[in-house]
Amino acid sequence: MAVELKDVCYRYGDAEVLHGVSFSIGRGAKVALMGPNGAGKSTLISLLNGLEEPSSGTVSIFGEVLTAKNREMARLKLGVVYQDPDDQIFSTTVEEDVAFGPRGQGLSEAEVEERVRVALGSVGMRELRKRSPFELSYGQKRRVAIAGVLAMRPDIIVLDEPMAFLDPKGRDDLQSLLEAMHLMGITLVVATHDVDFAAEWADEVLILKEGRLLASGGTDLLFDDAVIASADLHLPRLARPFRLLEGVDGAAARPKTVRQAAQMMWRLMVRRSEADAANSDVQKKEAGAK
Ligand SMILES: Nc1ncnc2c1ncn2[C@@H]1O[C@H](COP(=O)(O)OP(=O)(O)OP(=O)(O)O)[C@@H](O)[C@H]1O
Repeated sequence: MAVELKDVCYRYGDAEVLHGVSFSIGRGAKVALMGPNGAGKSTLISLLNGLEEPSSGTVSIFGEVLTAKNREMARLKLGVVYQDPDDQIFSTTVEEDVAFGPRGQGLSEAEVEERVRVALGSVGMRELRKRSPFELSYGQKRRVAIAGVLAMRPDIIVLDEPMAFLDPKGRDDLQSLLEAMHLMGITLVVATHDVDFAAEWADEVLILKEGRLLASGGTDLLFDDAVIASADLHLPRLARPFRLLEGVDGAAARPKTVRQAAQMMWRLMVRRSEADAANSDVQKKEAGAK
C-alpha cells in the first residue's frame, strides 16, 4: 500500500476534527478526496506528509508508520501541492524555486539542473524559468508549485484543490498533467469539490464528512443519490439528463459512471437517428403513393 491510515483522530486544541479515519490507497492509484467545507480534507493532508501528527491512530507510507523520526523520509516519498501557491513559492526566479527541493536533498548541481529542466517542461513553464514567480498569474504560479514538487521525484503526490481558480483551459491542462503523472507511476490524491472532474478522472473516491469517512469506493459513489445527499455533493453533469428522464416511458436507467453515461447517450442518439431515418422513409413512401 502507498498510504494507510488506521483509526486516525486529530485535535486542534480541545476540538477533535478527525474521528477514527481508516483507509488505504494502493500504489499508482488516482484518488479523489472529497467532502464538504470543514470535512477535514486539509487536516488529513497535513497528517499525510508528517506536518502534523495524529492525536491517536497511525499513518503509514509504503508500510512505514510515520513518527517524528522518519518524517523527512515521508516528505521525500510524498509531496504536497498546497491550495494556495503563494504558500509554497518564495524564491526570486521560477527555476530557483523549483531547484529548492532537490538542492535540499543534497543532489549535485548537474542533477538539480536536470530535475528543474524536466519538471518545468512537464508543466509547460520552461520558457518562464528566469521570471520572478511573483509576477506570474495564479494558474502559472500553481504550475511552478507543482513543478517544485515534481522535481523532488516523490512516489506520491497530494494536491489540495488544484482546480480552484483555474480557467477552463487551465483545468484541462492540469487534468492532462495529472494523467501524465499517473503514467509516470506516481500515486495521486486530489482533494477536490469538483464532482465532474472526480467522476471523470479518479478511479477511487474517499468521501469525508465532519471528520469521518462517510464512504469510499469507485466513482459510482458519485452517482448514488444517498451518498450525494449525505455528502452535500451533486450529481455529475453527464448524469443529470438521465435523472430528468427518470420515470419517462422507455428512458434508459441512470448511469453509474461517466463512461457509462457517455455510452448511454451515444445509444440514445443512434436510436433517435434510426427513428428519424425510418420516419423519413415512411414520409417518402406516402408522398410517392399520392
Ligand atoms: N488551525 C485550526 N485551528 C482550529 N480548528 C481548525 C484549524 N484548521 C481547521 N480547523 C477546523 O478543522 C475542521 C476541518 O478543517 P479542514 O480545513 O481540514 O477542512 P476541509 O475539508 O479542508 O475544508 P475546505 O473544503 O473548506 O477546505 C474544521 O471544522 C475547521 O474549522
